[in-house]
Amino acid sequence: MKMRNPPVNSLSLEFLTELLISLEKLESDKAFHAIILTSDCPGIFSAGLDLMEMCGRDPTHYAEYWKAVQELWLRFYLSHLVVISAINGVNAAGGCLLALSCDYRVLADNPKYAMGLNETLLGIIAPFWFKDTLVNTVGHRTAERALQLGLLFPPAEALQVGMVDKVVPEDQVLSAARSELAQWLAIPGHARQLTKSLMRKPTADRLLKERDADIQNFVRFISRDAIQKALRVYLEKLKQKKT
Ligand SMILES: CCCCC/C=C\CCCC/C=C/C(=O)SCCNC(=O)CCNC(=O)[C@H](O)C(C)(C)COP(=O)(O)OP(=O)(O)OC[C@H]1O[C@@H](n2cnc3c(N)ncnc32)[C@H](O)[C@@H]1OP(=O)(O)O
Repeated sequence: MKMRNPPVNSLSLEFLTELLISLEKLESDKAFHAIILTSDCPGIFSAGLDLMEMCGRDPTHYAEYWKAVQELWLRFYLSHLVVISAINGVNAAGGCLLALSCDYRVLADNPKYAMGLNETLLGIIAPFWFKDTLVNTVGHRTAERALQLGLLFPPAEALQVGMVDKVVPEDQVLSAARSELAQWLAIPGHARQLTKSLMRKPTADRLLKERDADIQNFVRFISRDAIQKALRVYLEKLKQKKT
């Protein structure tokens, strides 16, 4: 699955919906057993959630958007398919969450390709299920520091803290993902799938039980004047970079 939403693969409502439909199609076709998730945007895996969806819109839109973000995470996190990410670019916040929801992560060795949950740098907060997904991957202490400081880890550090499983030269990222896949596909499917569910269901259940409350929290939080202002300032900084 090659993500293509130029220029930065931001996860707009439309793009989230496309990803969800593609995933559902693959999951319902018995011929498919695995996905390699990668990007078609040079140097960028994903810039995360689309800030334009969270800025200057009305509460109904925020609720619709957040429901789609929840849906995509639940679907990826609990997918019965083997999902491996071949991370071939910088990967921020919501994009990093997608990669963390995969079963295995290969990252291209380029110092520009940092990844992490950098929400605090924008003046916003990673929701509890983003946090839980990171804790499940790197452990509590590393996650606490990474989340508070909004750290984006370059490849060597991402590997060292366990945010990714392998770092390879840029031209080998897809072949490395394919080689890894062979090991996962050699395991009897039902045993692997049930084990994945055993490991992940408690984390997913937390959101499933509180989905509506989580949407309401998001809408309340993102609608605040101070948060809207912080997001506008951040977007402005991104644009000013060019001048
Ligand atoms: C108490 C209860 C709490 C409940 C929860 C509440 C809160 C909210 C949780 C929300 C969780 C949020 C998750 C997220 O994912 S937020 C997004 C975080 N993403 C980032 O910080 C990345 C921002 N982007 C960049 O750093 C760079 O763009 C880059 C990815 C490194 C690529 O750099 P470069 O190649 O130089 O491209 P440009 O910066 O020039 O960008 C090209 C155009 O794309 C626009 N852009 C970039 N990122 C985004 C984005 N995420 N959304 C929308 N648009 C984006 C950028 O402005 C440029 O636009 P222009 O061409 O019109 O100038």
